[in-house]
Amino acid sequence: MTATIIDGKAYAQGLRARIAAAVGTLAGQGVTPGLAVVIVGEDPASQLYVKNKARQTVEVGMRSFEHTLPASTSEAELLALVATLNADPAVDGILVQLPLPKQIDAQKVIEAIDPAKDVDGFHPINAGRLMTGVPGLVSCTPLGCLLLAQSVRRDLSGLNAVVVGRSNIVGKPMAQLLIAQSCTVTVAHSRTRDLPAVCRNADLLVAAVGRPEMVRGDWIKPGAIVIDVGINRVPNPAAGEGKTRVVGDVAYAEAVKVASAITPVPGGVGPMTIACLLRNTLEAACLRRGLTMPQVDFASAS
Ligand SMILES: Nc1nc2c(c(=O)[nH]1)N[C@@H](CN(C=O)c1ccc(C(=O)N[C@@H](CCC(=O)O)C(=O)O)cc1)CN2
Repeated sequence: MTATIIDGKAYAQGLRARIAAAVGTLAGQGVTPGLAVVIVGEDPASQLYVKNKARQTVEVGMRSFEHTLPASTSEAELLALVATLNADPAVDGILVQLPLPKQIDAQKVIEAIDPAKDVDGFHPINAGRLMTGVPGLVSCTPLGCLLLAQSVRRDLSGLNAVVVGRSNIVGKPMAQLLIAQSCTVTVAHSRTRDLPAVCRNADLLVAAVGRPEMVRGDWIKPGAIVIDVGINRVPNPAAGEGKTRVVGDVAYAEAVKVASAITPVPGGVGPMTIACLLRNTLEAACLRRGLTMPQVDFASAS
């Protein structure tokens, strides 16, 4: 078997086009959603993601507010900026790029963001809403993973889903989203006994461990849907000294021969993270103003 390659880049592009159309509808009502992105420090990967977020925000017709703070920024200074953004009526969504420098408690910052502007869906209020089935802002990466899985199989109900990774940002919300789709969900992690055997039980496998190519081809049930969240930079000596390449948490060349469908890295889940962020910003802009969210078709695969 050779798996269908789930093209996250194309899906995200289509989704952004539909978001842009919805933003156009809102503009007719005099509303332009605004997204504030805060970056602290000079991590090159974070700088790239923030640059892409700002560009794509403007491309869909929203306002982008970028705040670049030095790596020496104190927790109090960052919290003060968050308070200013909470109070700014032009800002509908606030995202503080992670990771943060070690002098700053990320959880404290997440909890300082107004839940109505928490377009990352990381605030405990939004996480709790997801857990209890109440509408709220949902973390972008898990939402993107769900949309990609549904692009190859609309109805996931009854599937055995295994999520490898238990982070607050991906693993836990992913599990909640899949429970809401009536999957039978197992959350596996570094202490899980016989992880390969657990993974082999998965009709739908989501790998979010942050370990390059940890999930091998023989861990995968023939015909499974595989969603790879990992973005790991590894040395690429073939391209020259000091060069790197990006690989996922799944050994792609092996897995593609066993799965029925798989997301590549790059070009799978990553682009969906930003598209879902824009979708959340649109939703936050509507909810804050008591407006009906313009219809955005999330099910179209492109
Ligand atoms: N506040 C947040 N911080 C971080 C999040 C997040 O959702 N909210 N997620 C990641 C980084 N991230 C978005 O912020 C992100 C990661 C990767 C991609 C992406 O498109 N990746 C490309 C590959 C890019 C590369 O070569 O490095 C792909 O997969 O095709 C987009 C967004 C951590 N921080």
